Amino acid sequence: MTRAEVRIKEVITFFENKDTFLGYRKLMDCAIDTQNLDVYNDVIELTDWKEKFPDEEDELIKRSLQILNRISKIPIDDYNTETPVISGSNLIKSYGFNRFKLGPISINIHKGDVYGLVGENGNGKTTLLRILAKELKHNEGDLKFNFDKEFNNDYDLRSNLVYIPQRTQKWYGSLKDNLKFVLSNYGLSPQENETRVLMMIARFGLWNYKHLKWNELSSGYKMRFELARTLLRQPELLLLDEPLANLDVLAQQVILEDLKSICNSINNPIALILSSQQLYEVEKVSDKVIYLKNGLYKENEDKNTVVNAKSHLIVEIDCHCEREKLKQIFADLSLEKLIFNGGIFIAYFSIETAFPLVLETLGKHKIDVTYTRNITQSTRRFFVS
Ligand SMILES: Nc1ncnc2c1ncn2[C@@H]1O[C@H](COP(=O)(O)OP(=O)(O)OP(=O)(O)O)[C@@H](O)[C@H]1O
Repeated sequence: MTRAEVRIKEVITFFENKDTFLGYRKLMDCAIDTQNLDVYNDVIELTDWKEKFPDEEDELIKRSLQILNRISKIPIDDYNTETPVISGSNLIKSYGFNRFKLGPISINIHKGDVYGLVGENGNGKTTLLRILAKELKHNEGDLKFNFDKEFNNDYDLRSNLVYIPQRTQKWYGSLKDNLKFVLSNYGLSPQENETRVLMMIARFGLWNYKHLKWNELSSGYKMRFELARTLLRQPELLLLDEPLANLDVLAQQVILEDLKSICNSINNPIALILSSQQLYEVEKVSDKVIYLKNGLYKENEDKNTVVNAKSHLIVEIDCHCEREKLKQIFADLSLEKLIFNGGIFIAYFSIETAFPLVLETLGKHKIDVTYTRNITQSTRRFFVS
């Protein structure tokens, strides 16, 4: 089975389980991979219908499956992501004597992968993003780009690489007109411009907002607009500085899932680096997490790799309980340290202790737990003062 076939099968499963909201977004990703304007028009028409008849779920599923069937007949080439799109070696940036210094940092970024850039405030996330975006010159080290589309100068580079800063600029006119303007330099026919723009509007859930102006959109929708605008340019590398900052929890999850899915395109993958304070959300979708501490890359591991030399089981526990009581119930589980951090306990057990046993112990003693999480492999463990 090809990757495209696997993905279509997955989308069918979403519809079969009536997970229509997710299924429809994934259907649009399959459609975008075809780069076929007739398929785009089918999706656009269906999106318009779906917004007019939001309660007709069964009919929507039926029509979606028809489009999927059509998509399944279009061959999709698999892109080889082996060569990194950016390689940085021993990058150093200093803001002057006795000031903040970033690096040395060595990093390889591949298309199709999502990189979460995390760290406490002022540890160099924005500095690193700006260096990779060539917005800021590094003092030492080597930075190589390996894009499919040739670039001869920094202006050309801007079409391969897009950096969205924390604060985006105000724009004038309607959302849709602004998106059409982006494509106006690409020599497309007016019809193709319209189709590509509407497809992106549909993909980012902006259908009912397309005629609105900048000041009529919430921060979350402004971010969706920025992403739509960016992806119309089909960049090879996307650098996002705190894209989740103004989004509510649900919107954060949806945007992250969407970004991951879009970057994972089969024939047109994008490398994505995003900085964020939303640790868990970012870790969930990231293929790699880059944790910066005092300007240094603290860990260079795959998120599935065993980290922290596996010296402890580290558990975060939010509960209504005295520290002494917790120490007492965990005494048999080789508890080595119990820290109270920001209203939450962080318990360090010997690595032999199994997480389910911790859960079982909390349950057995009827501890009123609001929330608990095994953070042994999460960068969250570095954020304990
Ligand atoms: N232009 C500059 N001149 C001097 N120092 C700077 C400059 N820009 C950033 N810094 C310093 O570099 C350090 C890292 O800043 P940076 O913005 O990269 O961190 P960050 O991890 O993105 O922080 P935050 O999470 O607060 O956005 C900070 O101490 C900051 O004060």
